[in-house]
Amino acid sequence: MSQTKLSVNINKFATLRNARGANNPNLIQVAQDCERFGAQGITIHPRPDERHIRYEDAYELAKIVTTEFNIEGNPQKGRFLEIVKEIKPTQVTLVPDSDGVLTSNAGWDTIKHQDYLKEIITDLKNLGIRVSIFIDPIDQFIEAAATTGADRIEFYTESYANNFKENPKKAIQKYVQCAEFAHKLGLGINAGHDLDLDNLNYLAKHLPYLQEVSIGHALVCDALYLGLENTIGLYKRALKV
Ligand SMILES: CC(=O)[C@@H](O)[C@H](O)COP(=O)(O)O
Ligand SMILES: NCC(=O)COP(=O)(O)O
Repeated sequence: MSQTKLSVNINKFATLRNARGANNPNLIQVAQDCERFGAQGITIHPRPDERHIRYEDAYELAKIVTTEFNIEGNPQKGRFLEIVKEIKPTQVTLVPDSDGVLTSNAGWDTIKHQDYLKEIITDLKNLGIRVSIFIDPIDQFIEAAATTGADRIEFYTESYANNFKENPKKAIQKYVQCAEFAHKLGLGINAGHDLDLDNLNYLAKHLPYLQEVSIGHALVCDALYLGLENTIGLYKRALKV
């Protein structure tokens, strides 16, 4: 199987930019440099409060991203659905974030929201957009994800990351079982949230059919010490299995 792709989530560069109200770091330059340094995709997660990525950023980035452009967010909130339908990025990742959350903290209940997801996913796929849905490793939600028409699922990997140090094999077990099940149902597999240089190589080695990881917070923190080019190289190396 081909190597898992690295999509760099640049939210936290926007956090730093917004802290002073000007345009440093310049998000366009950051995205272009991430791609030049080896990123195989750029991910953004515009939230309704625009705490980091602003809706305008999405339009400007769409003009320059040459790898894969992945826009994550809750289709029920803010201008998310409007902008992704206009931009038509490579991929949209649907995330069921509630207002005011510190960060994404749950996957979809694809049974409860089955009809809604089917409708949204059909519309987005009709626009030529690949659709992924953020999900926990729970069998019945994986099964229902397949009937929504989603192209891929994105495993919410906070639980893996939290349990990795204590017992890697146990931390990944449910994800492996769900990945096998999802593959049998014809779903592609992405993963993201709290992945870092400690836990990424083990995930890449043991999670079957993993096509893409989107990584932001830890990567940006590492880049503050190690430099962005070096850090992207280290994350790409961790994905070589
Ligand atoms: C869905 C997901 O895990 C990422 O989009 C993550 O939520 C990043 O969002 P923040 O950068 O706002 O934490
Ligand atoms: N989908 C996960 C993502 O884009 C980045 O999550 P994190 O690495 O910032 O936790």
